Amino acid sequence: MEKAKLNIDHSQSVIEIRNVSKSFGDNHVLKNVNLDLYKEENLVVLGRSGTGKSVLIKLISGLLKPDEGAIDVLGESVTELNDRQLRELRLKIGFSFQNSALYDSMTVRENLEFPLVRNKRKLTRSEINYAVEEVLDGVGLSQAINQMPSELSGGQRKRIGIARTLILRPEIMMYDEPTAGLDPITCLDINGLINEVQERYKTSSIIITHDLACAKEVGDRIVMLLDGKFERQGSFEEIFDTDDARVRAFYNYNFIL
Ligand SMILES: Nc1ncnc2c1ncn2[C@@H]1O[C@H](COP(=O)(O)OP(=O)(O)OP(=O)(O)O)[C@@H](O)[C@H]1O
Repeated sequence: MEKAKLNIDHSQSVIEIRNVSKSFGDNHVLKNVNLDLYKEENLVVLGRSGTGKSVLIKLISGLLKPDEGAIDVLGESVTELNDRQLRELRLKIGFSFQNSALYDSMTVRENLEFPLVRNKRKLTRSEINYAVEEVLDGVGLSQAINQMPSELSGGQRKRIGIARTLILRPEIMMYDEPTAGLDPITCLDINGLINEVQERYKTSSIIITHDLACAKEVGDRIVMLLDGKFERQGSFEEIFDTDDARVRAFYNYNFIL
């Protein structure tokens, strides 16, 4: 099901990428690209393996520097920040990565408290309790608070992983392959959650995926990274309404598998 149209304000960007190039030797991964993430938008970045999606995330979070161009995140020029400023900026970005596993020996509550206690040392016990309960409610798993990760399904663990990111109240969320390795029903569940998070927490999100069903269900806008450039952007229908063989191949590959 294609996502219902939201009124996204295209005059407010939380991420601005301007004329950015990044190469590794002769491997020109990003070639003079421009991209905006608008406030409260879910932006899907589609691309085959090795096209530079992870490089894009690393550039946005300041882990890599572009060879050329400028990257602004929440009004800050990432390339000009020192390490301390970068750490502060990264606290406003929630990263949901495939390998961001929960701590098996901790309960759900302890897993959620961990980032809070580490990053927001001045919170009182009741503030911590409130934050944990609020975010568990936000991901629909209030009842799991005292459970161990091993007692949860894959989809529930994914939800708790997202809650652990949300507990720091990020303004931007980055989901890297959120549905990878999940069965189709759990994929639907996680896609629903991504939309619920957008609505409840007013986050602006980049969702990196090659799962077209996910792109269709969560994307307010989709861009396709092809040969180092964002060649196509628009709604799901617009992206694939083309004779470009590279785009058609991507589409066919998804639906044949
Ligand atoms: N630190 C690095 N040094 C050299 N080459 C790199 C480095 N990081 C990425 N690359 C290269 O940049 C290209 C893009 O890599 P990237 O990891 O961004 O792909 P991706 O689109 O995220 O792929 P996947 O979907 O498989 O995760 C690849 O050719 C990769 O080998």
